Amino acid sequence: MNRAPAIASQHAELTIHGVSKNFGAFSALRDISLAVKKGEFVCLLGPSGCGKTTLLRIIAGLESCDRGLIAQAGRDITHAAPNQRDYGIVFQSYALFPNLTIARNIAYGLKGRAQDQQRRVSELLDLIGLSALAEQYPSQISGGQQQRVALARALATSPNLLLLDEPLSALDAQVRAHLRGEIKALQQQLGITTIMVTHDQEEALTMADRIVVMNHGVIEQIGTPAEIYQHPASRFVASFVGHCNWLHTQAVSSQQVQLGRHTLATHHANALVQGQHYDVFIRPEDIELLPQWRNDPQVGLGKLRQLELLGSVYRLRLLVTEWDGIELEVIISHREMAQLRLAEQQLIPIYLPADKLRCFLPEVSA
Ligand SMILES: Nc1ncnc2c1ncn2[C@@H]1O[C@H](COP(=O)(O)OP(=O)(O)OP(=O)(O)O)[C@@H](O)[C@H]1O
Repeated sequence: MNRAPAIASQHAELTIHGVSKNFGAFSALRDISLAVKKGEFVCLLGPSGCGKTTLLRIIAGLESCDRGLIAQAGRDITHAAPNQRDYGIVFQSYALFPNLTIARNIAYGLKGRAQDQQRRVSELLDLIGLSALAEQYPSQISGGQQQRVALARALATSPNLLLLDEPLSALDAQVRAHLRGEIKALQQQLGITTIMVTHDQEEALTMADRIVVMNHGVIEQIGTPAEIYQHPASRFVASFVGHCNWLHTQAVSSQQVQLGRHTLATHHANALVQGQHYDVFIRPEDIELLPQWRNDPQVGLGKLRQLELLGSVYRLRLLVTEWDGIELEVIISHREMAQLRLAEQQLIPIYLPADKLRCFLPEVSA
């Protein structure tokens, strides 16, 4: 195999090219290719077992790949030992040494003069805002603080790559949300190339510059959070990232589908195949509730079945008999709620904007 062009062609901090991994007969990763730019924050997102941790471990040299190439800053590191690679790593469990103080934990990987080490540790303690806790032991500080210490330890040697393996998943929701912002701010401040594994779509959407959505050992889509959310490339991505409604339809023309008694215009990059079944997707916040009925093929009448306040927004469930008896989830703002004056069992006109209706072929069951 000619490896050189793959390395040279990317102006990337990290290049992954055609990586595959099997565990016995099980294929954990298949032909994974990805280029991560310098300073970029990339999230590997996917359900449990999709291979994201295996990929991170291969990047770290903690696992070998069966095929493919990994290069960092143009250097082929596919077969390099972990200590021959240039990265810091944070795991889900804080993995701090319980018998060492916070300062000693951070200093653990540092080499050189004691004075220089001390200076570096103070810098890092400052960076994570824990200078006052330098002489405490891990058991004396909170989970969120421990994870900040783990982060400082990973950054201690000033690596060019930061690997984060579900770093927030052991923390409770509030700490997690707070630390999310802190890690992102720190990453931007340092400009360090970062790859984070997560199964939490909200985490990926809020933190990543780009998200790599994985499923069954393959990459389903690579894109910015907005691209992934607004233009999912597959049915899996649409379902995994964010909430959605699925309408089971059949194409009646290159642009239109039949849903119950209605013919709906849809958005689709390629022409639909007449007679083919399509699953049409729409986000709950893209469905519009109208103050009054309008004669439009995109408008149906829904009966309000459930109304919930989710805090900043309301979630409604509406049954639309004329659209094949589908139950739709709709999200509206407080302002819309005040304008609509809704009551349970009320009939409400629902508008489905054509440009928000995206068509996917139904999943073929194995
Ligand atoms: N050392 C191993 N031996 C055998 N199978 C493995 C090994 N490591 C991982 N696997 C399998 O490979 C698949 C991918 O595992 P991996 O840990 O990468 O998934 P993941 O997406 O990170 O999921 P999770 O979030 O649950 O860790 C899983 O089915 C797992 O059981």
